[in-house]
Formats: sequence, C-alpha cells, structure tokens
Amino acid sequence: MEPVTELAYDALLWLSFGGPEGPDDVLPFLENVTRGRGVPPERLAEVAEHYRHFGGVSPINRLNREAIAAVEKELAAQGRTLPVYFGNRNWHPMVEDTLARMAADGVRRALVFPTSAYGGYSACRQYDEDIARARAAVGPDAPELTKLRQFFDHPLFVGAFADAVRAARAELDGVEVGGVEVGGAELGGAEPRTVFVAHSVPEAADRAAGPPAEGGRRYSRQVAEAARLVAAEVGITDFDVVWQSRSGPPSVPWLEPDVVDHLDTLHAGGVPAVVVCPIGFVSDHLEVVWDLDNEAAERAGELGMGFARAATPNGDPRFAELVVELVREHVAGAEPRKLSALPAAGCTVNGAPCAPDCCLPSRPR
Ligand SMILES: CC1=C(CCC(=O)O)c2cc3nc(cc4[nH]c(cc5[nH]c(cc1n2)c(C)c5CCC(=O)O)c(CCC(=O)O)c4C)C(CCC(=O)O)=C3C
Ligand SMILES: [Fe+2]
Repeated sequence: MEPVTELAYDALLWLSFGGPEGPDDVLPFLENVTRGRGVPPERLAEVAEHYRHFGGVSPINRLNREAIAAVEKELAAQGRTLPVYFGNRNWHPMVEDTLARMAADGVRRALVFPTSAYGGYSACRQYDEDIARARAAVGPDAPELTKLRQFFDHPLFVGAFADAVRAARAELDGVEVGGVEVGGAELGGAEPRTVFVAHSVPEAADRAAGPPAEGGRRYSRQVAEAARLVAAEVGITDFDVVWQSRSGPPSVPWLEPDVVDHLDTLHAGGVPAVVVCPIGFVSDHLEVVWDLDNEAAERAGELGMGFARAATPNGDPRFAELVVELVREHVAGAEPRKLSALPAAGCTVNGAPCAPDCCLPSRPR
C-alpha cells in the first residue's frame, strides 16, 4: 500500500457516542441520547443510576482521548501529520462544535472515523445523521466529510479481540468452580464457554439494517461474523452470540437473549465458567463496565460460575494501527483488508446513507 503522502484530506474527525463527565451531565446527556426515541422514564432513571455508581463520569471520553493520542503517535511514526479532531453525537465535545472549530482552522476535507465497527441504524446510519447535522449547523464553510468504512471483520480488529479472549481464558485457568477445575484440555479441566456480546437493538431495526435486497439484519449478521472470526482465530468451537443493555418499552421486541439471562441458561446446562467478550464495542465504556463487569459478573457469582471479561480493543496498539490503515486504504483506493465475505459498507460522503433505504430507523423520528 502507498504511504499516506500528499493526502487529499486535511484532518481526521474521531466521531463517537459521548458520555457524561460529571453528575450534572448525566440527565442532559440521557435526554440527548433518547430524545424522540420512546425510551420510558423508568428505564432512564435506572440508567442514570448506573452512571451515578461512577460519580456521573463515563469512561468513554477519556478512552477516546487516549485512543486519539495513540492514533496521532501512529500517524507520526508513519511520518504523517494529519490533525485529529474529536466530536460526539450526544455529549461535549459535540460534533457540531468540533466541526465549527475545524472550519475555523481551515479544514476543507476530512475523513471521519466512527467508533463503531458495525452497520445498522445506531451503529452506522445515525453517525451519518450526526455528520449531516453538524455540517448543516456549520453552514457553507463546513468541511466535506468522508466516513471510513465498517471494520468488524478487519484482521487487526479480530486479532485484538482474539488475544483478549485468550488472555481472559488464561485468567480462568486452574480456577476451581464447584469442585471442578477450569482450564485447557492439557490441564484436564472443564472448558469455559465463550460468550460474545453486542448492544441489543430493536428487532425491527435489525430487520431494516442493510439494503433490503440483502435481506436485512446487517447488524446482527456482522456481529455473528465477527464472533465467528474471533472464535476461529482462538481455536474454539463452543461459543454463543448474545445481547446486552436493551432499552425501550418492554412491549417492543429487541434482539435476545440478554447476556444475564443467558448465564442462567448456561448454568442450567452445566457450564462451569464463561469468558464474556464485548465484541460489539471498541472500548470499556459504561455499558461494558456496568452491564458486564457489574451485572453479568454478579449473576455469574450468584450462580457460582467462573467469569472473566475479555478486553476491548481500545487499549491495544492494533487499534491505532487499524485506524491509520483504514485511512491509508481509503486514500490509496486499495482493496479492503477483511476476513469475511460480507460487504465493506459504510463509507459515504457528507452524511449520505449507503443507499436511501439502507439501515432505516425503525421508528419515525
Ligand atoms: C447498537 C448500539 C451501540 C453500539 C454502536 C456504537 O458504539 O455506536 C450503542 C453504543 C452505546 N450506547 C451507549 C449509551 C446508551 N445507549 C442508549 C440507548 C440505546 N442504544 C442503542 C444502540 C446502541 N448503542 C439503542 C437502539 C438505544 C435506544 C435508544 C435509541 O433508539 O437510540 C442509552 C439510553 C439509555 C438506555 O440504555 O435506555 C444510553 C445511555 C454508549 C455510551 C456509554 C457510556 O456513556 O460510556 C455507547 C457507546
Ligand atoms: Fe446504546
């Protein structure tokens, strides 16, 4: 691949979800996330409580800033200076403000790295909407923004998760659960079950994910494919794909089973221990440290199951390499480096969706 020379782009915009950075931020942040989305007040109160356990601070902004620093270092190591800007959908720094600053700095064309590996409305198209909204807010001087593609099957993404699953399995090696020792076959121990988890979405949103001609379910299919690729790289055949953090009114069906319920099922089937891998996320943000490290771990404890959680790729040096590689791939117009046969979608300009009917929101806004 060509080095990133003579870039046609002046900057990289790191576009993420955002999270509160203090107790007073929690409610306004949650209002931004759920505006017009029919999330019942009981659910919001419950989620606000999760944030309060951490003093109202989500780790997500800090983790994004760390990842950006790593990407800047990686760019510099490759002899490139591409300024990286940080903007969010739901909390400060808001993408509208960041884009205004980029325009003031003279940025005319920028690439956008969205912090989600997947397709689907929440994971892809909503970031397109963020881009379009920010450009509209900035007006005629708004930089042209080209979003980088989905990367759920990129070898660096899969490789980072595979090593994380190996490390989590190693944590359980030799741990005794209910008189049974957990560990690899060479130890004569019981195998832990690998449970891949991604953020649940409404069934209807998943059905509408991807272009209709593809048959929908682009999100859950990509999640299943990423899980399969990671499992294959680790060399395990026993694994499940389940969901977490469902929201919305109870009457609306979301992707199931929930990870916590799934632990009950595995326990009933005699599984002694689990390795939980948050394949749906790139960093240890609040829904990972609360819904998995707290709720799911607690359930496993009640059931007497061994529990280890695999790390997300944010802290792995391959994550920064991945971002820079996506930039270089795009600039060079190179063949996407990917491990699955599913399409490499999501790369569009100025917030255009992949196709007009790709990943439609499941609820009119
Ligand atoms: C697919 C998906 C991803 C992965 C793709 C990606 O990463 O973008 C994701 C990521 C995240 N979701 C997050 C937080 C929240 N998500 C919520 C609500 C919702 N998520 C949804 C989907 C997703 N969410 C959906 C369909 C809803 C219902 C409302 C709606 O239809 O839009 C709510 C509202 C309260 C509630 O849970 O009900 C919160 C607080 C955080 C930040 C955590 C932190 O602060 O550290 C992150 C990274
Ligand atoms: Fe979410």
